[in-house]
Amino acid sequence: MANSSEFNAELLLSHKYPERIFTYTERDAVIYALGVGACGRSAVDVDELKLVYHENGQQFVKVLPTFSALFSLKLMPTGALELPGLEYDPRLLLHGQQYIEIYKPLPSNGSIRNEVSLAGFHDKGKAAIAEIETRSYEKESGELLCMNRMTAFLRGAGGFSKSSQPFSYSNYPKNQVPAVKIPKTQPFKVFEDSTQPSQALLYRLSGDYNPLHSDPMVAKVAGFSRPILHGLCTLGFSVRAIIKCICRGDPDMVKSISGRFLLHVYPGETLITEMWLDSTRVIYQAKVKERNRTVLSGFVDLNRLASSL
Ligand SMILES: CCC/C=C/C(=O)SCCNC(=O)CCNC(=O)[C@H](O)C(C)(C)COP(=O)([O-])OP(=O)([O-])OC[C@H]1O[C@@H](n2cnc3c(N)ncnc32)[C@H](O)[C@@H]1OP(=O)([O-])[O-]
Repeated sequence: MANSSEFNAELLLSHKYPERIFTYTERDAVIYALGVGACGRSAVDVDELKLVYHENGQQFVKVLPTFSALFSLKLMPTGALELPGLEYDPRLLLHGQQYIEIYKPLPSNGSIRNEVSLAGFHDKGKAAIAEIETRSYEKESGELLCMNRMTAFLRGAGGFSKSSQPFSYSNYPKNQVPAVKIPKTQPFKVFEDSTQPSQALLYRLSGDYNPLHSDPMVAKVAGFSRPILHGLCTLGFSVRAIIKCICRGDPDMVKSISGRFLLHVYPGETLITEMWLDSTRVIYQAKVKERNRTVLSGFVDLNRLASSL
């Protein structure tokens, strides 16, 4: 547990993160789609072939909205997060939540300018929570494409507050917080998908090389029996399931995405995504079939509903 003398709030809150440029090609978008399981059940999947191939002569591949979470990857090249003013062990860092807003369909290639800032920081006693926001602009047009807010759960780094009131800072609206109430009714749709034992090894080629997902020794130090799946890979599987089952395969229908990682997933496990429709909001949760445990829950807001629903 961190102690209060090791924490410097002023240093942390005044820290300026440098702008980051993220450049990608269609090949990156396709490798990402394969990494989150696109066409994993069928290589001619009518809803997903467009994500990995120029189907029917289409000019560009379609890009999944969760691909935008990669734009800020350079922020943590080895899995550590720059948090001046706080001492913490990066090996104990877990991805806690992800919130995404999409303002324009993602292009199949491009150069993206990313403005990064600290959106929140909280003392939870046994852990600290850091929320990092990335606003991503198309470099050429200057247009705002999307916003990602990533929550890192820093195990063992809490308990640093100087007053009896736990330190808590955030600068965004409360309705963007991903805690959702899962309905008691039967889900509207359910989608089952297998991750492969090699899933994290494939997903990491999208640029997240944190050894927690590939190195057995690093995974052990972090408290796991073997390397675990990237949280964003699990989120990618669930959002892809929602696009398939509710958006009839059209990724451009997604307006915003929210997810909280509740438990780790081991590559090779089966993910069952359950979905409930509430107007244009899809509430979802993902379970690991083998352990019957919920690993992710959240919501996806859509621009509209598919006419055939
Ligand atoms: C980051 C980039 C690097 C990527 C790495 C990965 O992909 S790693 C792979 C992907 N990631 C994973 O595999 C991680 C999977 N998730 C887990 O293992 C666990 O959920 C946990 C260890 C994150 C927290 O469990 P726990 O039993 O220690 O927590 P608790 O229930 O006792 O609550 C304590 C406080 O924290 C709050 N809070 C709770 N959960 C979250 C959350 N997710 N998020 C945010 N906040 C959360 C909760 O509201 C409460 O605050 P309150 O209400 O008192 O003010």
